[in-house]
Amino acid sequence: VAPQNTSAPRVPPTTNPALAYTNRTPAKYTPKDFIFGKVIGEGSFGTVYLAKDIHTGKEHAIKVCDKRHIIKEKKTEYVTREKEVLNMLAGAKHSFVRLYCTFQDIDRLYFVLSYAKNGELLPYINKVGSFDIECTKFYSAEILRGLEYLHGLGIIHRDLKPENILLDEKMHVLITDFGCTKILKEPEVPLNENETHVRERKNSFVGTAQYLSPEILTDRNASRSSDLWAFGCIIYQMVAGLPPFRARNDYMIFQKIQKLDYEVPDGFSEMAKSLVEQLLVLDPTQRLGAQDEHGAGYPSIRAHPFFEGVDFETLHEQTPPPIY
Ligand SMILES: Nc1ncnc2c1ncn2[C@@H]1O[C@H](COP(=O)(O)OP(=O)(O)OP(=O)(O)O)[C@@H](O)[C@H]1O
Ligand SMILES: O=C(O)[C@@H]1CCC(=O)N(CCc2ccc(Cl)cc2)[C@H]1c1ccccc1Cl
Repeated sequence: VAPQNTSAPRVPPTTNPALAYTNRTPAKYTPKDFIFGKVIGEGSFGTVYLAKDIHTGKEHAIKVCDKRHIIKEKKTEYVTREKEVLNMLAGAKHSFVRLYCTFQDIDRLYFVLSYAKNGELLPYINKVGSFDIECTKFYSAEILRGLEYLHGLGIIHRDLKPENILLDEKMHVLITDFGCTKILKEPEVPLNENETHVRERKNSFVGTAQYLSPEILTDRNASRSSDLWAFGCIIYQMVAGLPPFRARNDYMIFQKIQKLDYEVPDGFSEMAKSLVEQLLVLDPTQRLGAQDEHGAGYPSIRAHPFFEGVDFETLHEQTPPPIY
């Protein structure tokens, strides 16, 4: 008998299909309510499986995290933060991976998520080399919609990058990976004029080198504007095919970021260049959108000529432009 593969969850014997799709979903789910399929991804704390809910027949991505590993890496807070933020996003009608339910067994935590059938945005950028202007406008606009919603709730993503922009079966954006987020506790007393965010204790490094804003690198203080920097990096990457700050190692990338050392290649759309240059600004308060009133979206970014003709309110009902 094959040794019980401890890494995979105990998969129940295939249930009698006649009993499936009963549409009587249980009050509290357990692994037995799913038929686990292929592995669709490996994260730092767990494995993501494609799984089918035997009651509804619905496909889900189930992120299975190993408790021992989380404890060893001292990342319990990261996991509980991810769950907290995913619950806060339950009301969003668009732009985010949804959390349907969670459960646990003695060794693992399970997150039942919406299945982003078309995976990550990054391979699409790499496959075509760079997006045409219609694709860049559409996908930038969908990401902006997500940031407006997230920032409206006082949540900073802090690790926005193409790998964390997933795509559903209709190729619409589903932002994911909320373990690095920071939830702003809006201060009771108004901050003094040179403070734009609640001071946070110096916690460990978060985020991926290439998309980190200078203020996270220097004083470790993230604000909504830190996500606007990453947004600028992603727009640049959609047009140029590579992120703006590139080097052999993280330290050299950090140097380039802090010196704003990046080039705009020939042929880069002038409109996109203008928008990227207004987002990749060292002073977080001077980035386009940083002065917009919190909780009311980013009118100054929506108004940029780059987004000319984009109807932001109906994006999720539009058919995404083909990527070729
Ligand atoms: N809801 C989902 N639908 C489809 N694929 C997913 C989904 N969630 C995650 N994945 C895939 O599984 C991979 C691992 O996801 P996970 O969030 O666990 O790890 P990660 O975010 O890459 O790692 P880390 O937690 O260190 O950021 C992702 O790279 C992604 O491609
Ligand atoms: O936050 C919650 O909703 C519950 C509360 C009850 C509970 O025990 N957990 C698990 C807490 C936890 C977190 C990390 C490790 Cl390594 C072990 C247990 C939480 C939990 C359960 C299932 C999936 C994720 C989480 Cl955070």
